[in-house]
Amino acid sequence: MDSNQPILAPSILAADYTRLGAEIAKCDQADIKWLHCDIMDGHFVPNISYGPAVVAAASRSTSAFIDVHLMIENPDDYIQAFVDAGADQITVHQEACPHLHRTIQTIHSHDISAGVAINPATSLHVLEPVLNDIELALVMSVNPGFGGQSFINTTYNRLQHLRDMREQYNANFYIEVDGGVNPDNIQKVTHAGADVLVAGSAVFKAPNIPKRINELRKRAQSGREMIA
Ligand SMILES: O=C(CO)[C@@H](O)[C@H](O)COP(=O)(O)O
Repeated sequence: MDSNQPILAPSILAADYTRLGAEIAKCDQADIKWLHCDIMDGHFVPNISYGPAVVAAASRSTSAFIDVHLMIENPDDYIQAFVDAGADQITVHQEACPHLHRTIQTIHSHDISAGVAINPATSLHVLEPVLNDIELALVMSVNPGFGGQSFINTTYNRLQHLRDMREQYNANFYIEVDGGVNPDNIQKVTHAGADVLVAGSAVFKAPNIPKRINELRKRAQSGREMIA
């Protein structure tokens, strides 16, 4: 973790796929640092999104850090494919990984960052054994599978709790939040402790994408500054 500024990570799940390069170029106009790619398999989550070919196309069209979120069963089988597609970080779900340390080691063996995501109903304590092994913990603020859902309000307390756990364990990972982040709640989300904000609909459904990104970032920063 090397930044005290919140990072906005637009999720291309909500982009217009007929013009993906142009949509990403609009994000680049606002100088995005991360781009979030949501992979859904129709098994771990009840929806199918896209695969490595789309991640490779996204990666070719931007110099942003490619943040890949695998909402899939058996993620170990697909790590190499997403590394080849240009992933700079791969996040797997704790709920999908019976051998979580091994999966994290496999991701690290490719010299990229490793993240672990948890669903809204999963206890934060499942992360304790790996808190010192990861670069990112992703707290889902919706049940994964679909964009455009409403933010679950219990997430605020979970973010605060995870921030405390990070301190307690003297760990050094980003806290990312994903699902239903918008201009109305983003300040509260960063105030609660999130470092990385994934936003799909709030970015790509906006009439002016660069302007919306700048607005979200500004509000995120003001929430961060409110932390004592
Ligand atoms: O990954 C998921 C859900 O599984 C989504 O949460 C998107 O990553 C963000 O979409 P919005 O909620 O911002 O539309």
